[in-house]
Amino acid sequence: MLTVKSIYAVDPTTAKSFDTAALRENFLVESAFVEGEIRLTYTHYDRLIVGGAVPAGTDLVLDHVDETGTDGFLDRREVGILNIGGTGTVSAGGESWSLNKGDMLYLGMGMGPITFAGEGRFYIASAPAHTTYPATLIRPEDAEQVTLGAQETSNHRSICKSIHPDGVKSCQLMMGYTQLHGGSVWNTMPAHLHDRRMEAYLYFDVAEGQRVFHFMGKPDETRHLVVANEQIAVSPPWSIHSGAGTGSYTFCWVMAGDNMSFTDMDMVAIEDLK
Ligand SMILES: O=C(O)C(=O)C[C@H](O)C(=O)CO
Ligand SMILES: [Zn+2]
Repeated sequence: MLTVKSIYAVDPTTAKSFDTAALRENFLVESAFVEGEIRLTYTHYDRLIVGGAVPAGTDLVLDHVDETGTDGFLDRREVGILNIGGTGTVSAGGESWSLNKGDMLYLGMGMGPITFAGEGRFYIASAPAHTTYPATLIRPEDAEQVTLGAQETSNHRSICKSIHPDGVKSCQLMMGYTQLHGGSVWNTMPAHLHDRRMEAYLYFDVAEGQRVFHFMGKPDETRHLVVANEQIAVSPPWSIHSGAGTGSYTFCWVMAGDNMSFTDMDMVAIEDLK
């Protein structure tokens, strides 16, 4: 079963007036990982599509999606797939890859239908593409690691970059994940913006009963979303994106937009946040 929901771009002035329900409706994907289903959200921010595929022992095929206006999903798109569950298989273009938890797969434009199988919980992030880059499986040890923050400021974390210009190449997708070190709760603090690229954060490995407070909004007009395990916060280009967990968690970040420079960020000083 395939379901696709659309969310439209919201400007910062409108977002300022949103109550909790409207913030969640517009910026949080609450239910993407459901057994036996593919659930996608078509965001009108850089036309990034995010979602989940949970085959739970059956085969799930991602092919035609009305919202893209193409015969096949990958006709004019590329996709990054991160497995956040048990071992599963992804097949496309006559090839198959076995993905353990933490493995990521890049599939380029024109690969045809994608089949998900096994015990995986597959996070899907897709952006429009103009050419084909090779399909590549990226194990965590292949990704570029950057360690940031410190224990004293509760933001000690390792950023694992998987799909990016110096690693596995893509047309516009940049994707990886960030792991907090023991006792640290803050991601992306100090916060930043990049009006040139939108971003989405999938929070996972959040224990039952725990939550991540995800901060969004313009730096002087912040709001928060209370995020549970396997929910996706969609960050408009004008918004900060940063979170603090009540327990440990990991998150997968994905960006699309005008440039592919990870370090192109406008940093926001903590004392300027409101
Ligand atoms: O913890 C962090 O800092 C991040 O993971 C930052 C994200 O990768 C990001 O927002 C990149 O623009
Ligand atoms: Zn960012």
